[in-house]
Amino acid sequence: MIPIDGLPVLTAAEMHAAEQAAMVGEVTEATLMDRAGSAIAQAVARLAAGREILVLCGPGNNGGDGYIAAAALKRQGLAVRVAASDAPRSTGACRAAAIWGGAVEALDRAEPAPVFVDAIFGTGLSRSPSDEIQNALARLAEAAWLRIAVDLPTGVAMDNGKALGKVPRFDVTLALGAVKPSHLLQPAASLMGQVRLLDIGVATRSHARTLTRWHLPEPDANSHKYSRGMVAVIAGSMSGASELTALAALRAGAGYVLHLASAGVSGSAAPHAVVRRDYTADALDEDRIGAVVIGPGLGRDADASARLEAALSGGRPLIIDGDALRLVELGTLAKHKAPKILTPHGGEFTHLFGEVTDDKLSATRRAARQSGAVVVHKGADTVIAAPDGQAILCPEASPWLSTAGTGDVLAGAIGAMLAAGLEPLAAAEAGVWLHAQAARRLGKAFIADDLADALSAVRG
Ligand SMILES: NC(=O)C1=CN([C@@H]2O[C@H](COP(=O)(O)OP(=O)(O)OC[C@H]3O[C@@H](n4cnc5c(N)ncnc54)[C@H](O)[C@@H]3O)[C@@H](O)[C@H]2O)[C@@H](O)CC1
Ligand SMILES: Nc1ncnc2c1ncn2[C@@H]1O[C@H](COP(=O)(O)OP(=O)(O)O)[C@@H](O)[C@H]1O
Ligand SMILES: [K+]
Repeated sequence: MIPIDGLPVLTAAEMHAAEQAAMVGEVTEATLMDRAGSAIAQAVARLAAGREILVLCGPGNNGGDGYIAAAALKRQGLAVRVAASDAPRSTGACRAAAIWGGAVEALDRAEPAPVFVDAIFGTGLSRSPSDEIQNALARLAEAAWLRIAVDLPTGVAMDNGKALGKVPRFDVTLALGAVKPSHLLQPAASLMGQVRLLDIGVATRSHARTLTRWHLPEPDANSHKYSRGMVAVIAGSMSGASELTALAALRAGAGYVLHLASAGVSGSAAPHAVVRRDYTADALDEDRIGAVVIGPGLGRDADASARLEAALSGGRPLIIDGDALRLVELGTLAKHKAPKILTPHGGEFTHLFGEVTDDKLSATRRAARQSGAVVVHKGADTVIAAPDGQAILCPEASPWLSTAGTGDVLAGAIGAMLAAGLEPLAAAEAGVWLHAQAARRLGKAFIADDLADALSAVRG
């Protein structure tokens, strides 16, 4: 059971191609199914800790994996029963059911067991499961002590995070061979419990992967405040938001943070480590500025537009967030040649790029290509994409992030990473990782100010 940080994420088409490529020489579909079945059995035996196990098997290869796993669990002397939604249909499932060879209960009459293993449908799901299957899943899941899904919970589509019908909540999902988009995309991701990968010897390559920490810049003996990274935050009508961004940039590790606000607006808030200057048209004429953040608390008036225009033509690496995402036009983004990162939440994304009609991964990739920017499409399933098609899917950090100002903190954290010299995609990933870790560490009912402060602690 492998933790999924930093692993490739494969769509249905990519997974199919990877499986085909793996089937050479002695390796057949049956080999892969045997590997999957025995890896599932090993994981289930460990998690069940001696409790009785009920495996629900479907008619296809997901069911085949279930039969092989049940046979292996039985050989280990564990108490295991099998129930089926249908007779086995695929060649793999027929062979696997024969290997099980034991009793098969009817789904609607199966008695619950403390450990419930769902091997009804996996990546082959093409429509909503029947009511009979949905009801049986709900009944058996409800009565179980531990719920384990094989590959994907039955009822979850593979690529778009959609639940086709009623899907119970699982405690553990065992992804076979590769992580798939629905393991991370909402609402499906919330139903999975812990997602763990089982290796079945299929080589996986993809331009998408899951979030991990590997790019946090560290100072060394030669570092000074400017080499650590100078971030300029352009403020507007609501300076509380931009103050949060400035604080977060410092706490994430920037060496120097400049808060640029209209005369009389800036200068009151802590901490003193933020350098406050009045915003002027030439405020960005400072070569040492490594990243400019514009948008948090900017407002949408004429001043805000002028500041955005100046930031776009200033040519410094840029993070465009909040109000600036409502003011910017996709056409004018191209004018800005330096690296840029857009950080829209769902509403801002729709405003700029239109409604997501397919799935969040594809839509974010398209947006990155269209804008020439790295796009951090925020939410409980944040997706980061670069114009070249690389993408990073992020597991849910904490639902307590749904409070005002946490996005301002994220913009500051990403600003610090960009100013430290990371490439835009790496800067976005590092900022999102830090932000998520800080949220997890804080637990419940934190506020955005706590989140900014906690960034220092999670740098550790
Ligand atoms: N292809 C391979 O090489 C491997 C596949 N493996 C397993 O195979 C699974 C995919 O197997 P399948 O492609 O057979 O698909 P599934 O076992 O997920 O689904 C079985 C079949 O049921 C039918 N079906 C789809 N939705 C339905 C619905 N709502 N109601 C009734 N019938 C429905 C479809 O014809 C589908 O092919 C993976 O999730 C994984 O568990 C593993 O054994 C490892 C190797
Ligand atoms: N339910 C949730 N679960 C996990 N993360 C969330 C959730 N809701 C919001 N977030 C995260 O919290 C932050 C909110 O950003 P945003 O919507 O811009 O807020 P604000 O503009 O108030 O700062 C983003 O990083 C987003 O990914
Ligand atoms: K399943």
